[in-house]
Amino acid sequence: MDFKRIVVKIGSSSLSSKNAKLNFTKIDNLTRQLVDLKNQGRDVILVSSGAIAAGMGELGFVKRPKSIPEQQACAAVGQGLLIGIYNKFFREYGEKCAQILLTSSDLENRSRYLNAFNTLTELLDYGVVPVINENDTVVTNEIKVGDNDTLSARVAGLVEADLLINLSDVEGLYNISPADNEKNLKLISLVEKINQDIEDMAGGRGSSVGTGGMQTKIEAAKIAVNSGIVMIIGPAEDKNSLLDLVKMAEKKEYNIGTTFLAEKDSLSKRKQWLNFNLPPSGKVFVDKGAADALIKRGKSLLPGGITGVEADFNSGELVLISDGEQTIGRGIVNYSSDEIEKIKGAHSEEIKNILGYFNKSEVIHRDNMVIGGDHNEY
Ligand SMILES: Nc1ncnc2c1ncn2[C@@H]1O[C@H](COP(=O)(O)OP(=O)(O)O)[C@@H](O)[C@H]1O
Ligand SMILES: N[C@@H](CCC(=O)OP(=O)(O)O)C(=O)O
Repeated sequence: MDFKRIVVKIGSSSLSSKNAKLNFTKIDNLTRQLVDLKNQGRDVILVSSGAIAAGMGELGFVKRPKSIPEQQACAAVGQGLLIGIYNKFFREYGEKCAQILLTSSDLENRSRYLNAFNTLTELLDYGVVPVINENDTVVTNEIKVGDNDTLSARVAGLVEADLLINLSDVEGLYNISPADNEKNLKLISLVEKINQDIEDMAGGRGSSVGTGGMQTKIEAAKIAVNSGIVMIIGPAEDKNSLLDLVKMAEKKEYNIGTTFLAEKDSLSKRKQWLNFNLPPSGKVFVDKGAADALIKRGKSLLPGGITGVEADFNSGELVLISDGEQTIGRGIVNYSSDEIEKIKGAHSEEIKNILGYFNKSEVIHRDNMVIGGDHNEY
């Protein structure tokens, strides 16, 4: 069996009807297939959207409300409803499920991240299916993961899954957004490397309840493949699509949905956490020699190669590393922005003289650094 631990993400549009009421047939169908996968001896974890959509139906909204408190009120009403229905269907198929609500800060904080891992693996050991959603009622826009596509990819890394399946209201990734030109749509079956061409194909959401559209699914795919996880975007609609997608991926036939192959030299789990879960608090600028040492020789960043800093940050925070023209990586600093301003350009042996104390020779140790990859600004 190639895929022992599978994270399945399902979008709001695939769980609700056009009037934002939950669609029980779809939820029943999903639950049945998850239990079948479990009965094949696999661990399954569900990341389910749909709280806001379900709450909209309950509170009488036809369109997604604009204000955050209204969306949060919908999520609070809808999440209870949603987990109640999952519970009912899982029990009908002889299984148990558990609700886990996560925020971005749960995943940023190293000890909470590891704690979430412990809880999830304990649940899996007990044969319980974790049903995860973002804790929408307590997060504001600034601190939200924001979409369950990227949340599911971060969760897949967290639980050390080998397959992530993203079920949506489309067949997979098309060459262009379906909103642009319905006639010339071509399904992309296999993506071996996510390049700019692939990113350019993705457009925004297609339904009134979805978040992020194909763009956030491509973001999720980047996280997954760089964490050594295969990701498939596939249709939720067909009765057995989830089972068929797993079978297809194990046969390596790639004739349904879009499969993104895992990178061979994926990041270690600690580097996944650092790269995909920690937001940057500032920037350090390095000279050409340091940039080469980091990129070509995998060295740590010493104060001698640093030319400046941007923004205020403390030691232990994540910063972007820039060569002045572009961001070349990111890492956790051993010194604050004020301290780096004082020691930049100096030899490591001079740190004690300059600061009056010594912490580490490296400003960023290579074990706490990821070179390349995606670099959101802070
Ligand atoms: N290149 C593309 N291929 C497929 N779908 C695309 C593409 N670009 C944009 N989309 C839109 O993305 C939507 C799926 O994302 P979204 O609405 O967020 O759904 P979900 O609720 O499943 O997350 C599709 O309905 C489609 O309209
Ligand atoms: N957490 C939100 C879902 C956010 C989201 O990403 O939605 P979707 O694009 O439908 O997967 C909710 O439960 O309504």
